Amino acid sequence: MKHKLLHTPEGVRDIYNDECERKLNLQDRLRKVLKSYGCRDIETPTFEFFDVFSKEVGTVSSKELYKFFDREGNTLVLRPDITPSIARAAAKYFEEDDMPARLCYTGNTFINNSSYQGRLKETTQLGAELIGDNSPQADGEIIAMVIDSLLCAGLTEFQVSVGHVDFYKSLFLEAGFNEEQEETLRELISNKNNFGVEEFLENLPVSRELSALFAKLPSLFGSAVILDEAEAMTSNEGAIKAITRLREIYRIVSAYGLERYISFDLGMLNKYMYYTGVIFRGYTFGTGDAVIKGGRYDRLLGHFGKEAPSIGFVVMVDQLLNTLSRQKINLPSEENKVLVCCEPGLEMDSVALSKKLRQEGMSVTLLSLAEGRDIFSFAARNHLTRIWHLCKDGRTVCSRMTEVGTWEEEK
Ligand SMILES: N[C@@H](Cc1c[nH]c[nH+]1)C(=O)O
Repeated sequence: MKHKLLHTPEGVRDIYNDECERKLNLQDRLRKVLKSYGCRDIETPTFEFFDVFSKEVGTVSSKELYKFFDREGNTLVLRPDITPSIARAAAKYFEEDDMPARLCYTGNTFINNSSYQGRLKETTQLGAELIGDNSPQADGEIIAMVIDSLLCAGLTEFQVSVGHVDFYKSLFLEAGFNEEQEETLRELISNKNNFGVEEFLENLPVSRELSALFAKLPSLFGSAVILDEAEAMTSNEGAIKAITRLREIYRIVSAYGLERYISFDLGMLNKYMYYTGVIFRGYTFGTGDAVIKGGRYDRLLGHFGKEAPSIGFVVMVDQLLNTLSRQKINLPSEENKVLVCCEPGLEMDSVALSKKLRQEGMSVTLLSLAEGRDIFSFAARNHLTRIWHLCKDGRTVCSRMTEVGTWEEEK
């Protein structure tokens, strides 16, 4: 029984010591990037009324939500996605004059996914939303924020893949597919299954031009050249408009000097139905999953009573942290962590010394020396790089960890 008490349910986990510090350190850095773009902090509740995440909102499907009831019988939901909460809050609190509003947040999301892949059900997202701006400049700014975030996390090799929901939506509309056909085709395109797409279209009354484009869709990804390629294959107005927008975004990201980090993927789809324009994901090696997800959602706030075109993204913090470990990228900690230890009887002196060192900005761990305690290995395990040892004979011995992990006495 006791043993059972020590376990956590499947899909959630404890994070502690080094890993937890690395996570918080990463979050601090990322938040600084978002603040450097003028974002203001916002926190929304961990659970909300069911309606905030209902089917019409177009987020995670209802069967994947954690639902429960309050005393009054209202159905509540643990947030699976923070964007609808931000949209609700922005619709409630922000006046026209406050727009555009740039908001940033960190919080955990909860998705009751099937456990077979060992995926986490609780994950941390750190994100930004630019509310009330429908310009391509806003799209470009958000993508620049994404790239700066990944650079600041220490990644050097990554790609932000950019698509546009109106590209495929316009083509679907032209083809006149029903919901089921659309779903099948979405699946095939998502899986980049060219043959599947061709086979699926064979028996449908779709024009030759359109069929050719659908068949090409799973492979329409790469540099900006694929935008020209796609444009040459269609006369669909909506699709061409989407391409024009992507070109504008490319120009703006170029003005930030960051265009080498983006590529285009016209076959990119997203399960979240609230997206209305550009969508993107950030990928790096070490994981097949995206470390960044985002896009434009011009009608989501309307659902909460205020029309305000918006765009945003989240960093999947746990995912990114994993990738950084695999790529052996270590972010330097800004903390200056030291150990003050004293022999019995010198507790008051050690308190005075710790206080002084803390005032100098150090993070001080205070330790009373017990018999047989190896202070050097204690310090090393806790990443404490200097030691002040108050000895009974009145001396204070200071030691510093060398670059190779040995200790040398300081004079
Ligand atoms: N909330 C989205 C990401 C996003 C933020 N803003 C816009 N999109 C997600 O969880 O995938």
